[in-house]
Amino acid sequence: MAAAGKPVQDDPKAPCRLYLITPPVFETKAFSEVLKAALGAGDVACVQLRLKDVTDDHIMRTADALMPLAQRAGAAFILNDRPDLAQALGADGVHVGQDDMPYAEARRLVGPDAIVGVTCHDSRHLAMEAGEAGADYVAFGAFFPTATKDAKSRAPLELVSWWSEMMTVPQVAIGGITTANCTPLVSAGADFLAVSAGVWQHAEGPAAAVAAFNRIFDDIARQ
Ligand SMILES: Cc1ncc(COP(=O)(O)OP(=O)(O)O)c(N)n1
Ligand SMILES: Cc1nc(C(=O)O)sc1CCOP(=O)(O)O
Ligand SMILES: [Mg+2]
Repeated sequence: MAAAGKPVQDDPKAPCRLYLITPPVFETKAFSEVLKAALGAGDVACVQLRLKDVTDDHIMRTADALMPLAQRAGAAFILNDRPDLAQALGADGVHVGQDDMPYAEARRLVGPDAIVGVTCHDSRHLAMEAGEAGADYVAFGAFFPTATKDAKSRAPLELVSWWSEMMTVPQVAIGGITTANCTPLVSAGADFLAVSAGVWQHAEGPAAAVAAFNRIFDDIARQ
């Protein structure tokens, strides 16, 4: 996904890329250093700020701190849930779930140039609907058990290979993804892996995780 632009993953041979999701709770100053180190360790396509049950002011202040770090590293800065705040911040895009708002409403709020991604759980139908409406990517999950979210669905690996063969809209795989379990998703054609705990809680630290994900992507792209 290009920073400040649309996803550029329409080359079917393009390697999979990493999409970072911020931890559920963090202290901004300390996390800024962790994020900087992670972004310096290898390619990252996107950073999604995902904060729940906090004030708009907290989201705005946190985004002000993190967005320049992401963008300086060439990663698109995506805000979760809130197209209105994404627009106000000048973020590169927004991610909306099925219970947040319809794609068309999110698009209306952020304008034609921003990235809009849509959660599609394990549903081909939701994904085709989002893709036809103009979503820049569709997200499938959860592929593995996760403690980060009470995920509503479990998505099968075949969904990734089917979407990759049939559709051109980029797909993001999410949910419990780690360096240890990601290889089948990458081989099946996922365009992006969205990862939270698998990076921030990696045994060797977030920078090592980013480097390891990128080694896996490169190895599979070379096959
Ligand atoms: C890349 C990506 N995929 C899926 C989600 C989940 O969105 P949603 O279903 O709205 O759930 P919350 O994340 O808002 O709890 C996501 N955030 N990002
Ligand atoms: C935010 C989110 N959405 C999911 C979905 O299935 O739609 S799973 C998930 C959690 C992602 O964090 P982790 O990498 O720690 O599992
Ligand atoms: Mg949401």
